[in-house]
Amino acid sequence: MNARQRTRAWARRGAIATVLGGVLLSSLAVVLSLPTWIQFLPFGISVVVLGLPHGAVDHLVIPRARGEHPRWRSMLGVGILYLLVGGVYTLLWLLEPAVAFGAFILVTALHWGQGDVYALRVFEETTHLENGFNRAATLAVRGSIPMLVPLVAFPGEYERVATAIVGLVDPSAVTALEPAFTRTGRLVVAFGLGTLILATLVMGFVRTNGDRRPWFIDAAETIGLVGYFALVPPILAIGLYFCLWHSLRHILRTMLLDPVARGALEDGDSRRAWRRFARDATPLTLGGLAVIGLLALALPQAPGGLDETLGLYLIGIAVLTLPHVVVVALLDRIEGVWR
Ligand SMILES: CC1=C(/C=C/C(C)=C/C=C/C(C)=C/C=O)C(C)(C)CCC1
Ligand SMILES: [Fe+2]
Repeated sequence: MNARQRTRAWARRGAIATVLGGVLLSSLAVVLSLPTWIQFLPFGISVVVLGLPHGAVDHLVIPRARGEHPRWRSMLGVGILYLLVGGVYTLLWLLEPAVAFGAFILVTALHWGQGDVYALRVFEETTHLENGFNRAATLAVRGSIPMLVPLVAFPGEYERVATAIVGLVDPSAVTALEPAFTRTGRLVVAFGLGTLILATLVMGFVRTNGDRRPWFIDAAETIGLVGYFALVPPILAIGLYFCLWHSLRHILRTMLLDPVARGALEDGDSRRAWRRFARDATPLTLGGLAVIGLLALALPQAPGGLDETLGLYLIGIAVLTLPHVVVVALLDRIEGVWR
């Protein structure tokens, strides 16, 4: 197995672990009436494992994708990008939290869709995404599923978390989000998303070229994800997906870009590749934690309870994700994911 095939194997394991883990854990939680804090565990773990660390090598990936050694100049560039984009977005959170929340859902969808288009094209070597329109539709499908299926399936919980997030800044701003949680709102979302998914899969099938297997993988993942987010309560479902699906896939991508980690994968020594990643990601994972600490000080209210602590963490993730999306978009360009 070469390095790329190894990343594909890991990505597939992560996908299965996400769906099976979520379905098993949530069933077990009901059968054994486990306490609700269990649902917050994946997000808790994501602070140090997979989740936050997946973006903590952003300062290294662009030079590596260009076949260069990371130098101070490029790292400083990424630092300034984070400061500027993250800083402006923090201000938006403090001034217009409902708008910032809506933007967060949109950016998350864009970013998670962007990650899956890469995985499909590079790990799975799809032939049905050669066309730009198919790629854009697939991005929309893969990104919308984690953000919209929970809204349709678990509106109460979705609204509760949204309220906790926005309420950390301004409890009265929450009313702006209400239309999304009405019956009509959810019907429109369900119908729109269903149509988009069907049309995208059919368009993909028509474009398959020779081997149909990658298309079947795409379709199975898509349908699996819809079922997963429809059945598993959202905090657990999104937390697990964030770690074992999105972050894992991105980390595997960064391993392919790093000559040392890639060499280790090539030798079949995944453990060495993971050690190398952990070393690279540790300093700025701590940096990310510091950002969340500073954010806690900037908020008008200190978070109390699980929902509000998750809310603080999510605002932190939001602020760190926006510049991360820019880095990944640059990476996509360098690697020709959209060519
Ligand atoms: C947990 C949760 C929510 C939002 C999670 C989001 C938006 C996470 C984004 C994570 C990112 C961007 C990670 C970086 O890759 C909702 C939908 C508000 C309500 C249900 C519970
Ligand atoms: Fe990411």
